Amino acid sequence: MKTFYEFNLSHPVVQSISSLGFETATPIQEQTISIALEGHDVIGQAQTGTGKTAAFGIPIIENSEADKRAIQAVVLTPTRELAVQVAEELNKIGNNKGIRTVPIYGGQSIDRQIRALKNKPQLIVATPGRLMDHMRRRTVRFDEIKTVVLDEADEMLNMGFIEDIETILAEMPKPRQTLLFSATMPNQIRMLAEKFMNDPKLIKIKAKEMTVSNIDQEYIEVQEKKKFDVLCRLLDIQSPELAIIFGRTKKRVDEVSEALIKRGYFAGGIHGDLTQMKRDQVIRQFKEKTIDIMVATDVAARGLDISGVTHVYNFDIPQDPESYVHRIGRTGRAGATGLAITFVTPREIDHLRTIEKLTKKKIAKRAIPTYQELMVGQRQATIDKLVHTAEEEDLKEYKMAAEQLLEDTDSVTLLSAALKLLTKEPDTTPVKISSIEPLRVKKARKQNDSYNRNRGRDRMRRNKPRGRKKS
Ligand SMILES: Nc1ncnc2c1ncn2[C@@H]1O[C@H](COP(=O)(O)OP(=O)(O)OP(=O)(O)O)[C@@H](O)[C@H]1O
Ligand SMILES: [Mg+2]
Repeated sequence: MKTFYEFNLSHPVVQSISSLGFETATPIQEQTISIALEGHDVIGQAQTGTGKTAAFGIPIIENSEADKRAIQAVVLTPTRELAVQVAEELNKIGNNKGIRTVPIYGGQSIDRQIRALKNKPQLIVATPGRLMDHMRRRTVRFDEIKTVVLDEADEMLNMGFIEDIETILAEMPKPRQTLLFSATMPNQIRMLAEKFMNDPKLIKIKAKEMTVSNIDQEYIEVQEKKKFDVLCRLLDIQSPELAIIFGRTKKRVDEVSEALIKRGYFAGGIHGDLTQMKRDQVIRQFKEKTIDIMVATDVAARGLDISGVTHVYNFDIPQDPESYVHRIGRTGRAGATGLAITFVTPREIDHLRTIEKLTKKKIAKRAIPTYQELMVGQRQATIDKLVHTAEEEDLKEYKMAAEQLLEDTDSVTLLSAALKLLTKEPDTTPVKISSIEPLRVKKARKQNDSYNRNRGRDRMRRNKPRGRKKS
């Protein structure tokens, strides 16, 4: 493993990296950084959560000049949240060197962005639709651009951004460097690379499996109607620190998050039909742990890097196996451990097998937790709380009452009563979750048939079935 001192990076960049707490480079970083620094085009593929952002971020920052007040690299990302997150990380890496990054995305006031662009940042991170807007208004200039990065390239194609991306790439100066990253690499990407890249070096981090080994993967066979109660049971038994629950549709996400709130959980939903303000709010609350459950559609959580996500629950099995890889990859990041549990209705078992085939990893079957297991879990949670309170809290005001109680009743009986009162009975508040159809087995499709591939899939701000999307 290489430390960041071994790349011959300039001092301010090494310093920023070390204040981020990174010591050794991850495999994708180790291979990408030197090759990208030499100016080569790179196609980078590595598992989720293994540091692809810094893999392209470090070389573009190293290759940028702080005293040149012009955009020197553009990073394209599929969603607004990702644009914000990637810009934050680039700002951290570029901080000491004086390299500034501005995120450019739909849903935010364009005037504010125009002002930010007038300040001449060296880097921008943009969603394709909004960048096109700025190009039309001539509020962004590309003449000094040396590098273009496509992050989550496969998802941008899935979302129908292909024409935008081609337009943007065609506007970029030549020669330039193009870096393309994704955790999965469908054929369409190879076609894009062929058209727009210059002798790209393929850096594929060889892993036996597509998913990182620190994520435990399980599935539960459960009928559609029972999913929600099983979910609540799991949440009560496992009390995840931070959990993301994936639903198939926006409506589903709304219903599940509302139902969870009704039953007393701290949950929030995120999908592409919510306002940007609402989406930002839910992500902020989740990061601050004011809520510990985020319910999301596929695209809403693409690439999101939130530390401390311990559990991923697939309330609905994902439409395609690649989504599975991305969904469960929201946990087990940067070497942490995580648990991913997928609900599969009896008619969807074939889809699970397709996922196993792609990831080359067996997903273990778990039984629906019984009422007994639930109560054991609940009791244990109560005991933990009680012991914690006994150790940590000031109990002076209660001691007199306790001593009086002990005069008439023995301590074991009293404590048992306290445990009984404190143990949460399963909440059976009625909730409404509309049933959805099981996934149908898809007929074999052409590799590059991106339209069929994505029909019915949730997309951020997808307004028209085809063509340009706002972003
Ligand atoms: N060298 C490193 N040492 C320690 N932590 C790192 C290192 N590089 C990156 N990280 C951290 O690992 C986490 C995941 O990184 P990142 O979001 O770049 O992953 P990714 O490969 O882009 O994942 P995804 O495929 O889900 O988009 C981040 O929190 C990042 O700060
Ligand atoms: Mg990423």
